[in-house]
Amino acid sequence: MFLDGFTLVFDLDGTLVETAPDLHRATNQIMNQEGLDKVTLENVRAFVGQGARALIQRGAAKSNVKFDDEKLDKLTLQFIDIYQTDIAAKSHLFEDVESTLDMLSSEGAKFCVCTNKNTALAIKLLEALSVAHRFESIVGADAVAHKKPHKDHYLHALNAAGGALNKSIMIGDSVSDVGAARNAGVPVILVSFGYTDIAPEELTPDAIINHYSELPNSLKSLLEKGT
Ligand SMILES: O=C(O)COP(=O)(O)O
Ligand SMILES: [Mg+2]
Repeated sequence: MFLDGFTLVFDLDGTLVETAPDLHRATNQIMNQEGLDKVTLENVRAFVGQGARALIQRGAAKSNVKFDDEKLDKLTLQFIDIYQTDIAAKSHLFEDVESTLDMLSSEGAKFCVCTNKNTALAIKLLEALSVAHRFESIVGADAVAHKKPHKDHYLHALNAAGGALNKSIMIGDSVSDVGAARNAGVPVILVSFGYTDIAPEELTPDAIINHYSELPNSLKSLLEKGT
């Protein structure tokens, strides 16, 4: 069991779940309400990863609008309300996530989720996709004082899962995930199919996977290298 005692800390949006279509719909409902230009699905894929507040502000920036804090607070609450009512209309796990988790779990790994999404939304989404029970902890940005890329967010999710820092690895898709892993001093694997405005190679992770079927071997090589 090559992953005995290991905890794999997963990012959520763009890493485990393709959430962009539902986030896109909710974002454009807000843009429409505010009389701003619609954002494209590709825009959303570049804007996700720093939470709903950042998504809205980045969407508005496309129309050269910058909301003040109070307005942004209000719009974020509205966004969450819109998004959560139909959270998994189009969202789905990336191909082979479940079979890969089965395989890794048979090698001794435990899993948790460290996401810049709101915790309640993250749980609701994973429940809708029938996989919430697979994760020892699901920790969103609202549950910590400092979200990813701060190490506290990573450590909080890991501790809540009963994991050990020197036996943990981050798996994510964006600059926030690489930052959290580097700040916590742990290795990081990026998926090539996630949400980021910076190419995964430029983020210099320890490894990149193009499909979940590559994850077991990627982890094996990482551990053999002793990264
Ligand atoms: O930006 C978000 O809402 C969350 O993104 P994450 O799951 O990739 O951290
Ligand atoms: Mg992500």
